[in-house]
Amino acid sequence: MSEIQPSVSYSFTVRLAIVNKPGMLAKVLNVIAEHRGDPGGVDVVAVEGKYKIRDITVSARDAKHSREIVEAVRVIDGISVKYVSDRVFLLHIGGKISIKNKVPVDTRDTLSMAYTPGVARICMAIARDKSNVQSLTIKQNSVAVVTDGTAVLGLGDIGPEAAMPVMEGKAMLFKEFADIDAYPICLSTKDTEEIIKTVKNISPGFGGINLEDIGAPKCFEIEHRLKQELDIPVFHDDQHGTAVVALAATINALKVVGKKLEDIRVVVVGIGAAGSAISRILLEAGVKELLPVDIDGILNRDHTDHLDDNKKWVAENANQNRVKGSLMDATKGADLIIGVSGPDTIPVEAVEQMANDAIVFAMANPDPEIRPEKIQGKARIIATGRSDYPNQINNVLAFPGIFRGALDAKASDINEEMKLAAAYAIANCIGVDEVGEEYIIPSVFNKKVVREVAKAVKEAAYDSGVAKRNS
Ligand SMILES: NC(=O)c1ccc[n+]([C@@H]2O[C@H](COP(=O)([O-])OP(=O)(O)OC[C@H]3O[C@@H](n4cnc5c(N)ncnc54)[C@H](O)[C@@H]3O)[C@@H](O)[C@H]2O)c1
Ligand SMILES: O=C(O)C[C@H](O)C(=O)O
Ligand SMILES: [Mg+2]
Repeated sequence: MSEIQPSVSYSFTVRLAIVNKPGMLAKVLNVIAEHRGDPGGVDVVAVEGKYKIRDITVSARDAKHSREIVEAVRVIDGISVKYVSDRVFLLHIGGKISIKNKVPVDTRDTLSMAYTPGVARICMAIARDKSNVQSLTIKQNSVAVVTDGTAVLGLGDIGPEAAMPVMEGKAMLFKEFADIDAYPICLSTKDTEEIIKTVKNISPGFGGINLEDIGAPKCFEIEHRLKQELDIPVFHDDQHGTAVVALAATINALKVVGKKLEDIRVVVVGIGAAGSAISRILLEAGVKELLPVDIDGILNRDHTDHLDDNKKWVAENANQNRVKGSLMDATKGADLIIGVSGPDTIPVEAVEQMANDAIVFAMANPDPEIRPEKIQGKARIIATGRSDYPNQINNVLAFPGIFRGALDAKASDINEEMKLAAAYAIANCIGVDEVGEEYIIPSVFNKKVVREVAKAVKEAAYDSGVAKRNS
């Protein structure tokens, strides 16, 4: 079994004072290699007497592995470790985003126009006709990224403060990929009614609401109510962004293995926010045989008393043959397993008993249901939610383009038609002659993705009647 590879998400820069004689750097690099670290940049920072001061950047597997590598370097004769900096922490110091002015405020004239007294005329124009807020403020290009910190990635209920780095990250991605001004909004309440009320109260300044990492089942009620009660698009990313990208990846993976949506058996592991939306969209797209598996085994329509409404819907609409049992029972002969549960929930044996040309999407973040290294050669196509393995199935491929399209169409909703259009647009960013085992999903950096998704979503918004027509 191949070992887990070092990742840049556990990279550090170690500053070393190295005695200035031949062969010393090679010695350090050898020790790093012996300890399975992955060295990146090597820079000379200064020469101090008989020492060369060097910065060496190394990727490790995890925090413990980082410490092992540093300790192994520390004991080399002629070397002292000056300090070690964690590159991921360095990148986060002071946060990742900021607000930038569009107009310079450097003269009295601009001050009088952009602010008081000129601004008063703009306020009154909006007071007379509220719809002017669209064209005269940032609202038309703004999205609130709202969480209560209860289901942050696969880390669970870590609170609103600890959720900030993820929400800032989402805001950063909105800006980078779709030029949308998004704001991280972390609420210090877990109460459904309070969350709904707060989002409604802040909604005048936003063109859309992206709900993020709010725990199931309350995320369903919150989204449902806000969709009904607001006239701007409300979108729970962990449900629908994930579902859209999972469908796109499924479409292309099936092209590689030569199977059809209608003929495959899919097992979805983890029927929470992401898993239930993935199940819905796959059924809508034509999958016939889908076995939903949660913590207590396969969901079944004969036994739904203990389930929340959402799991109940999945139990009643998937699993046509009323299969009962465990994850191991479900995965026997399966063509595709999609994991959206948590770390290490899928054993290797489950993959070993799948059908030929098995496909596994282990999408839990940051640690997948099964490490790709463990199933190399056992599954034909493997994908995760992470950016440090091939085939990253992450909702970042969906939400920027979906909101770009919805905002451009001045849509009042993001509906099923728009989501399906987004999924096919993502899949079609890769030509049929280009798809392959390690290329079922376009790169986040493929500029075509946001453009094509936004275009498809905008058209679907017009076709389905939720866009505001200009004429
Ligand atoms: N790659 C992506 O784009 C993406 C997007 C959304 C969520 N995710 C990941 O998916 C995971 C779930 O997210 P969510 O928002 O749906 O969370 P959630 O809490 O709503 O759902 C998780 C579900 O998994 C179930 N579960 C837990 N352990 C299980 C096990 N051993 N076997 C079967 N089911 C089990 C839980 O009972 C729950 O129903 C997280 O790790 C998250 O990071 C990834
Ligand atoms: O944040 C991500 O990378 C994807 C997703 O929204 C998650 O919660 O895991
Ligand atoms: Mg999320």
